[in-house]
Amino acid sequence: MLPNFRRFITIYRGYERPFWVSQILLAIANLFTLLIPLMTQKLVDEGLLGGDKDALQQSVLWMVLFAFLSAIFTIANAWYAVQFGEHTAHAVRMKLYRKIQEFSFGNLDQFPTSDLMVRMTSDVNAIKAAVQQIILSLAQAPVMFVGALILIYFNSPSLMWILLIVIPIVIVVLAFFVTKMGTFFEIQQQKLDKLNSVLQEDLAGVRVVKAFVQNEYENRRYDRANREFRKASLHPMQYASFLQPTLYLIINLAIAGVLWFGGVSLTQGEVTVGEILAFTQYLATILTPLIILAVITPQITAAEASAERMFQVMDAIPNVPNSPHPLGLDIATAKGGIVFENVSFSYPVITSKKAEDNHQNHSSTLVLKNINLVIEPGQTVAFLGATGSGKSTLVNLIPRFYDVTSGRIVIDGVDVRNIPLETLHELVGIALQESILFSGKVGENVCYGKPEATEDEMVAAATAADAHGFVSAIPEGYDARVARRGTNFSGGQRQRLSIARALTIKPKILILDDSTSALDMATEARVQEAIKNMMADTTTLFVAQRISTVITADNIFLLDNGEIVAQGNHETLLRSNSLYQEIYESQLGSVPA
Ligand SMILES: Nc1ncnc2c1ncn2[C@@H]1O[C@H](COP(=O)(O)OP(=O)(O)OP(=O)(O)O)[C@@H](O)[C@H]1O
Repeated sequence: MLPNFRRFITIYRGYERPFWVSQILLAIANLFTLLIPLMTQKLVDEGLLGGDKDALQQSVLWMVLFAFLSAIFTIANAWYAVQFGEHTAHAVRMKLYRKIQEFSFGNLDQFPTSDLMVRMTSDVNAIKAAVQQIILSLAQAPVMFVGALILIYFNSPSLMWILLIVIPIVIVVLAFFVTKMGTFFEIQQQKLDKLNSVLQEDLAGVRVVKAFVQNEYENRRYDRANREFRKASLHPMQYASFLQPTLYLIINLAIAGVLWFGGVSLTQGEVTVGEILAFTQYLATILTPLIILAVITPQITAAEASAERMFQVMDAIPNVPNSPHPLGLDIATAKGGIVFENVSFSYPVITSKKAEDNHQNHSSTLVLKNINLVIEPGQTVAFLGATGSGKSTLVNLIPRFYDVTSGRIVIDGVDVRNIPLETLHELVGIALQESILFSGKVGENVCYGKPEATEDEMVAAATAADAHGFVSAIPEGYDARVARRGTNFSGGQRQRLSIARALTIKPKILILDDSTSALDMATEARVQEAIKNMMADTTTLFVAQRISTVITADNIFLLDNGEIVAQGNHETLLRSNSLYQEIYESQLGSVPA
């Protein structure tokens, strides 16, 4: 039962000691609570009815003492509950975050950003709340229940039969409500996820929404999700609003029953007034933990669902695992030669239930088909082709953002799957198609891959990427602040800073994935020339749609629909390939004779 729940409660390392201490504190607090009705009995029978002043005083003093002790131990337990909850939430967040950092691009396709955000926030909160509740009340139910039964058995045995009627009724009522509410809470959690997903997506794309004047559409979309969440939240709360009054009605009826039958027994001298009063208190004592259990059970059910979603992330197997038998490739002596041998690739297709069960398989649509190519060390090559032809996919296979579906990619004679991932990522520097910067300083962004880079190295990289000029023009220079996602820089500036970031690590293989598309042709030519001068030994791969980007490359691979349909330098292709001529004409006018 509740397998995920049992797993997450152990996530907080060193949980055992605080867990047991908290439950012992709770048990002690409850034992003191149980002793109070005993004093009530003594107070009434010996003090009030028997006229024993000492008994009266003593029982009142004991009652006050027990009440204080119970409060102190309950507070200590609550302190542990808060600690336990927060430590668990912290540990869960850290584990999830670390796991996400290990994710390959394939894993990230599987769990979209909004999905991960919801799992890291609302699911973690559901788990935290449940953990706190458990610490606050786990030991309470058995201690109160068993303790009160024992005390009743010894003090008011003649009234015990009333319990045998009341307890089954209460259990049936509770079971009905708990089953109903558990289901409703699960639905509520799912609707909350949906609401958060809509919100996250809207906020991330708020500029597009404004640009396309789709505020009304987005309002309606959010309103729909919001309504569904409201409806889903109303159900369990409506049931909950019935639960407590129903239980209190049963308790009050039971107390009336106790007073009635107790009164009859009293007249026959079978019980005392104190016993009757103590019994009514025990009745409430036995039923209170059951009510608490009823309240926390749906919470635990919700937390179980959240924990399952959390473990789907934690248990996700990296799509590109490190080789168990890595082969040494010395970065210092690596040359950067790349060979593709019969490489085919299709993106993993994620089934509709993908995020739920982490199941995925490969589609039959090949994005790359039987690619064979050789890139010599130190060469500058370019991949040219229409949008969607597979250029980015092809270069993404080199640093193993995805693994090939068949065939192999070899760097300096070693299959990339046998190179430790860390070494591979030191070997290959990439400026991605989407230039994302982090909030912080410009310099921190340029040195992101090599924080220990000297100022000279940083400036050299920025100069080669043609970024030094505009960075120096800012009064704060490399200390200037970068807003989140680099929104305070232009698209071209962001691209140049991303290129500088890739250059700083001085990779043996440099991949620029459409990274100069926002630059004018003169700047692009300058950047290419500077990179060539700075990184003469580096194998450089350009992905491009513009002929101007590839003109100076040693070799150009022309891609069409996932296949390499031609290769050669600019002059050769312009002379011999009709597709290249077509692209040339569409961009630069008629082909020179
Ligand atoms: N993460 C992904 N999951 C599934 N399919 C993808 C993914 N990324 C790309 N594709 C598909 O793979 C094909 C090739 O895409 P790719 O991005 O490699 O093309 P490209 O030539 O680089 O295009 P562009 O010049 O527009 O960037 C396209 O049909 C695209 O829809």
